[in-house]
Amino acid sequence: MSDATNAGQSGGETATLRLPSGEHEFKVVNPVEGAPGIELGKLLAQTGYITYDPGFVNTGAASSAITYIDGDAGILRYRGYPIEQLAEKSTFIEVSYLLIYGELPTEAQLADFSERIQRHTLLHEDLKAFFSGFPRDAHPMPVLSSAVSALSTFYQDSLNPFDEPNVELSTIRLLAKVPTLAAYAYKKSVGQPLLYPDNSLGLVENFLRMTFGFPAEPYEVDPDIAKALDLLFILHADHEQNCSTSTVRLVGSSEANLFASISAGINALFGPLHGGANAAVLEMLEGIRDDGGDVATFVNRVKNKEKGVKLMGFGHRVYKNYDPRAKIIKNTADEILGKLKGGDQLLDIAKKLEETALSDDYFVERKLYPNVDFYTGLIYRALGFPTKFFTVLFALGRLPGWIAHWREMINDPQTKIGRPRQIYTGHASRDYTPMSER
Ligand SMILES: CC(=O)SCCNC(=O)CCNC(=O)[C@H](O)C(C)(C)COP(=O)(O)OP(=O)(O)OC[C@H]1O[C@@H](n2cnc3c(N)ncnc32)[C@H](O)[C@@H]1OP(=O)(O)O
Ligand SMILES: O=C([O-])CC(=O)C(=O)O
Repeated sequence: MSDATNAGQSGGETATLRLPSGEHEFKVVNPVEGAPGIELGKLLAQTGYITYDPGFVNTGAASSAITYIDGDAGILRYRGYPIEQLAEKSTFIEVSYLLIYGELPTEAQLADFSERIQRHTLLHEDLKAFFSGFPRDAHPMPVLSSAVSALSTFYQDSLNPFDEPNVELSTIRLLAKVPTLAAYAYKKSVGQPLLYPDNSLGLVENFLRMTFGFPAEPYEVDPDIAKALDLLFILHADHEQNCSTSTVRLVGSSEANLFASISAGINALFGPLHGGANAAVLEMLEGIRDDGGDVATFVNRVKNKEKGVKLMGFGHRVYKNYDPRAKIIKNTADEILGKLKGGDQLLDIAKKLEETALSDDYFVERKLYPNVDFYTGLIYRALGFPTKFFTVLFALGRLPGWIAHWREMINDPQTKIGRPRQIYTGHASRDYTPMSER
């Protein structure tokens, strides 16, 4: 049994931890109200205690200055800037700069950053050949993670994580080439020819053209589509220690290079409990529509915990209030969908589902609200993307956050190789039994 007193007070007070081994004084340094703090974690480690925390619900694995979330109040800030202001006033490229370098860029810094990215959008021709090795119906997420992993075979100058100029170059290469790789994963899946990037275009416009355009044919970027996608990328750009970002940091903590770490992050994002939820939500909405649109019956199946039935796009490890990004997306969905194709039956089902859930004790008691994935699929679909591609779009948005975290991790003197402990539940020592006696 352990007990910590004064643990919630910030401001450098001391508190006492009572363990069977005795009383231990520690300094409370964590600014978050109610959290015992970094010093307590360190003290527990020193005293040899293993905290059993499956899913790392209460484990602070890093200290970070990138993104702040108050899950009870529904607050999200990148580098201190509220997500609502960034969504309204900024652009994805500017937010990428902010996350990676810590400050909003000046006009000259942004121009230089954009230009450096534009110069690196082309893929090595041999890397393009890589795409013909996959089956045509391959899911684009593993195609993307494999291609990103392959970048370290083309750029061997990226292998040393402490070589700062090359980390900077890898950063730019990733921001420039991942949209090209993503567009090619799409083109391959629909059996269409690959397009070279057009570097007179901005990052989002270039990606749209490489995805939906055809070689030697003019492609007019629809500004409404580009703006909608840019907004969604901003909203996905970072979310502190989520599963994929933690994966990037964990892989990077072994001093694996940036490309290898980001490739691992893409694989972590693939799962339906994380980034894959955006596709799962759309499949769920289509299922409800195809069954006659009966939202109440579906909600009952969720409440009865029918195997494999969850309200996808609902619930969050940190938000116990409305996800501020879902609020922004919901508020703009009508406008965006209206502009693109005039309403959507699935949007009506989604809104009805939300209304039903939020007035039901099951969801209220568990503080389950729509998360960022609940409304995004409807917009991606209206923009013309197939469901299988939705999580790739999430990866494009999350990329600057992953990079920012990897760089913060590699430069943090407190970083240690990620290596959790376990509570062993297997056999105690026993003697080997010869085959003839088994
Ligand atoms: C970008 C992102 O990654 S956002 C998340 C995207 N994922 C989804 O939308 C998938 C659906 N949601 C979920 O599976 C979960 O809410 C997660 C994975 C996001 C968070 O999981 P956790 O923090 O571990 O929550 P946990 O699973 O402990 O849920 C607490 C309770 O709410 C229930 N619950 C959580 N989410 C849901 C849901 N979407 N539908 C129905 N019940 C749910 C759980 O069954 C549990 O109930 P219980 O106390 O009766 O056992
Ligand atoms: O933070 C999380 O656990 C999930 C996530 O990535 C997000 O909500 O964007």
